[in-house]
Amino acid sequence: MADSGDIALPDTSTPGVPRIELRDVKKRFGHKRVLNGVSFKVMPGESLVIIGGSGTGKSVTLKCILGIIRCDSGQILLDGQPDDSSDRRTFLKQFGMLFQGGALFDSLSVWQNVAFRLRHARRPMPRKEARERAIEKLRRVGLGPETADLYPAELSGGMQKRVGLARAIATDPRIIFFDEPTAGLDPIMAGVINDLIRELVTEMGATAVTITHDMTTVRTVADHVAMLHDGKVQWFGRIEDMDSATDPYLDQFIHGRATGPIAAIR
Ligand SMILES: Nc1ncnc2c1ncn2[C@@H]1O[C@H](COP(=O)(O)OP(=O)(O)OP(=O)(O)O)[C@@H](O)[C@H]1O
Repeated sequence: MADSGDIALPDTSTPGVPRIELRDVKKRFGHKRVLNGVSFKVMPGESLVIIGGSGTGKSVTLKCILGIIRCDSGQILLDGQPDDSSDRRTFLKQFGMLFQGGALFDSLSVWQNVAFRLRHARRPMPRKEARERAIEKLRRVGLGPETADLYPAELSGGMQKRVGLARAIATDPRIIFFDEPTAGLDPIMAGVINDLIRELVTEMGATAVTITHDMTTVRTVADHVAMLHDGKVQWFGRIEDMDSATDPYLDQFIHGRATGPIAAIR
């Protein structure tokens, strides 16, 4: 990875120090209080899945971690360091992201999408090498080299998602964010993508944070689960403890019940 200029930084994690830690993070928009003291930790190599109803602040939480939104109070620590320093840039260079809906560039071919960060680094990777890297990553997500020169419009939704995954792992990131990775996919393709995410995270030893409504994603991808409700982490625990947990909010959510402590708007 030394060839891809400023993308290629060594893993800065320290064993025993959370890669990501939120401490009492609060965020409001006008009068609307969205995060009201969110705290959790993600340890190196762990996969956290954040669940919660629509509008509970899952995306806002992710955007606060990424620095796209500034929280009003509380602390976000990256590798144990406050996120207000140049350390955030170092941290962010180690991350890859699968965006909701793929978010591919329509005017670029598949390989150019996958290699985008490699080609747009401060010291861009040479075109031939970047294309080879893209084809290798496409192969890893189950797409043959013949897809490299196609355009996103020529792909099915499931293939677009795979290309998005290949792009997310193109720089061999140490931290990966998945935003609603199965949204819009049929259940079989969703299962394929969930399995692929789990495999990639495990084989790369990456730290992962996933936002989803899809309980199959939760069960396939999570080591730990954080459920947001009313601006806070309502439940946090290991995936193997989720089904036996007694929290009524969690119980209602994971079983998709219309009745329970979470008010359903009809
Ligand atoms: N930039 C913004 N300005 C004003 N309000 C915002 C902004 N971003 C998010 N919100 C509000 O914050 C709340 C939480 O939004 P967020 O997108 O984090 O929810 P979510 O849990 O990801 O929901 P969903 O599952 O539906 O995607 C919503 O009420 C939303 O309208």
